[in-house]
Amino acid sequence: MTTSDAAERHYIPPMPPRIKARKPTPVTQFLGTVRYFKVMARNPLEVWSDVFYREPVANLRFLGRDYLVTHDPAMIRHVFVTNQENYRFSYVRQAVLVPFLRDGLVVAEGETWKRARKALTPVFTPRHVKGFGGVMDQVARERADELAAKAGQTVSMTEEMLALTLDILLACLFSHDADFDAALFSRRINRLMDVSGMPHPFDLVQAPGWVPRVGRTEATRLINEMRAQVGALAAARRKRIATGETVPEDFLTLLLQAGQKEDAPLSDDEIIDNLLTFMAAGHETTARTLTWTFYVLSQTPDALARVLGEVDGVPDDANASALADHMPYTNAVVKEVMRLYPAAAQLSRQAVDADEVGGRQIAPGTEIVTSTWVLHRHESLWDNPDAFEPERFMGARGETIPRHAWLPFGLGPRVCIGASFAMQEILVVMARLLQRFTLSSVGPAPMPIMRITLQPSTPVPMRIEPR
Ligand code: HEM
Repeated sequence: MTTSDAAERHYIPPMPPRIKARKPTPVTQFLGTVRYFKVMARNPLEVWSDVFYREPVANLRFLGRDYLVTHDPAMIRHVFVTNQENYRFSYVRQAVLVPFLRDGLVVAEGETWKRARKALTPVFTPRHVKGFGGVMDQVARERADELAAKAGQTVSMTEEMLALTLDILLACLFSHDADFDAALFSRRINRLMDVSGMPHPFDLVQAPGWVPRVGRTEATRLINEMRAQVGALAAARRKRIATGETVPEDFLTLLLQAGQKEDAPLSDDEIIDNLLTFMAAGHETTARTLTWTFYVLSQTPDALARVLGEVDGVPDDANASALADHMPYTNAVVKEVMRLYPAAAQLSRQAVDADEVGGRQIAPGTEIVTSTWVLHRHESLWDNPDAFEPERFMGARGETIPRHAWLPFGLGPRVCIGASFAMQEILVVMARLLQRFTLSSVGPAPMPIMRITLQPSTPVPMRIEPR
């Protein structure tokens, strides 16, 4: 190991302070309720006192409700996989999301979810994800051309990545269909994010449905307009298919065809619900991961040099789906960034009936909470947990990672359906931008803050120079 390797092994990316505590008790017990809510408003990551990073499990009773906080892989497996039929989404989460996503896959439960998951799984087969590689590549290259005009300037990585991942997703969903005003749709999405915080699967902790939201009326109007826009496009595409016209193999076409073989096609409403669900679940999560990745690389010159070595070696005509083969270290960098900054920082469920796990009784109604932020930094599961060490995901060392210790995409039957799509997209964007530009951070270190996703506290200003 060289000296600079050793120094880099100890790079600790920014993280908020941890309150010290002796027991994993609800923080209200030593912070007081008022201070607790202040901390929650500032940054919900800070309510995890240091003891949670050492203890595997804690039963908490808080504001009249029972919680089981678990960072024990066996227990997590029980709740999210083995006995998942006994666990549903919490009332609060559903109250927030259902008005927006209706019967979309992220919120659907029971038979509705089973049917939709079955119909949508073929949409994300390796063949289809690979098929989206060309579109991802084209949009990323176009964006690189636009960024070239900003050489020497400072850009907000947050804004750039949100715009780029939105463009990629829209291109994969609707293929720049002439019947679709993508610019209008983008404006609506951006406005929706401004007024409500984009409704999202992970809007769990600080957003009870009964809290009146700033801009809720406007948010509802925007959602209705977006639904109408997608609905009109779906109807036009259906007609084109019926007349035998050749149509692009994008998400819209795939959803219109989904379930047809089994004679269980999705209804028009389900198609709209799921297209909007893919936007809600796949846009910001991917953008945040990319932003953190570029920031962390800007702080770790040795890691960046290895990544550049790989991206420069990618053949120009390489298929996007093969990038992971050309870029094994870069792939490990992304996994390590997802460990340190999981875009979806919390998984939770609510027990339906009484259950028992690991000798603990779970009463009906108990909320099970797994903070992936804590899990991914748990002292019993990771060496040097707060340090950036992509090598931990490589070779023999990668094999030693305990099962269910790394869950950026969740687990079990409700594991992220877009995981391989997202990984492919991230590698394409990294390759196309890093082949052309040096990106240097010019602002203060961004702090991770848990909002809808785990986001940086600053716009992450970076200076962009041609290489
Ligand atoms: C880095 C990017 C992404 C991250 C970190 C991420 C994370 C997650 C996680 C943790 C879950 C499980 C939530 C739970 O069990 O409560 C999930 C579910 C889901 N994700 Fe992703 N996701 C990403 C990208 C995407 C993309 C690109 C799409 C679609 C194009 C997508 C669509 C979905 C859907 C539809 C579900 C619900 C699946 C179900 O319940 O059956 N995600 N995602």
